[in-house]
Amino acid sequence: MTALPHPPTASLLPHPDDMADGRCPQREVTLFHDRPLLLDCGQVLSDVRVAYHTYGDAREDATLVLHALTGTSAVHEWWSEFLGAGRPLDPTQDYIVCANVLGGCAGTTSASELGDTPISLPDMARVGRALLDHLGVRRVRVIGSSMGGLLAYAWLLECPDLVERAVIIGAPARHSPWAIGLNTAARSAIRAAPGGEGLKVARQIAMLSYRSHQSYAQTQAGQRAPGIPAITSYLEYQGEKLLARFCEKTYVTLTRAMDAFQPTDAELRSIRVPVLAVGISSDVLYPAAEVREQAALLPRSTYWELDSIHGHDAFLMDAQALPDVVRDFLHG
Ligand SMILES: CC(=O)SCCNC(=O)CCNC(=O)[C@H](O)C(C)(C)COP(=O)(O)OP(=O)(O)OC[C@H]1O[C@@H](n2cnc3c(N)ncnc32)[C@H](O)[C@@H]1OP(=O)(O)O
Ligand SMILES: N[C@@H](CCO)C(=O)O
Repeated sequence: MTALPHPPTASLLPHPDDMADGRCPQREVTLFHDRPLLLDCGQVLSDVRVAYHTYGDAREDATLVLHALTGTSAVHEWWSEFLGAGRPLDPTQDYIVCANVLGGCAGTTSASELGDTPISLPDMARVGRALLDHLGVRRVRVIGSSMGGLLAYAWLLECPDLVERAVIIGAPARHSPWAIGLNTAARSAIRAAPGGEGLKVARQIAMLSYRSHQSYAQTQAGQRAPGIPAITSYLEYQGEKLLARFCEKTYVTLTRAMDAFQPTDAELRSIRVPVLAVGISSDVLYPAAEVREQAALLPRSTYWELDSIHGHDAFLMDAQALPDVVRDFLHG
């Protein structure tokens, strides 16, 4: 079921802080005020706050960006190679929307506010749909990477009437035992050491899956200080960095939602729109072969592989020709 919110509680009037490059500052709207959102778990949720960014002039067709697990709606902060004039996300030509996910910790109704209510990736898509309705968007091109790629599959299944094509980068259609296992270990760490230490360990586990043997051999060989391997201090630092900007409840809620998303082959075969699936040659979290094989179930999918030693995070740190490939697919 898709519940559409009427009326939203925020205004679409031009904002005094709109920036010259087409970027708007983060905005918030409260949706599902009159009609609550029916969650997959069977509970209903009213007054869902959604924090989002837009780039470019508002119009009825848009490109929707779906962020990764610890990403945010501030695309300009983490994907500058993809955003800008002449790039795949071009605010001079296109209306670009990115919302912080339900259950996140960047402004949208958070995991802490949800309490023990479990949420699903389709629930997140329904919230996103309500935001698009609020913004007056009727058709979208969807682009998602990592968790955002899994969420793109949820959009394709949940909102086939809205999505005209999709780009899915570094993501399978469903979590493997390996991916669920990594998340299980991360959640176990959080449960064993609540209050911050567990989240740091969770990030360390995740950072090992986001890069590769070769990547760390190149970037973290040797010692940081006498007796301290570089990789040890790197992982400790990454744990501290995540603790400073993220929330353990969100980590648990979002990883559970990712693990629970298990569309069947039949559902994947029902997806009718063109999809570009991008695998990353050295990705140990979501191996390229898995990305390719699952995307091949879609009747109109194209596969492209990013050849990088840097593993899963290559979409953020070693994109090479990927922006051109994505631009050609989205707008070609
Ligand atoms: C699609 C999405 O939504 S993704 C969302 C985007 N995600 C984010 O912005 C947050 C997540 N960030 C990341 O995943 C990473 O920062 C990336 C992939 C964006 C960039 O990776 P990298 O360029 O390798 O930088 P990374 O953050 O891994 O490491 C560099 C940092 O580690 C430090 N560092 C490097 N080696 C060591 C070491 N051996 N010991 C201690 N610190 C170290 C550097 O000084 C640097 O510190 P700084 O962040 O304070 O400047
Ligand atoms: N490194 C990114 C991708 C993880 O899938 C993040 O932290 O969100």
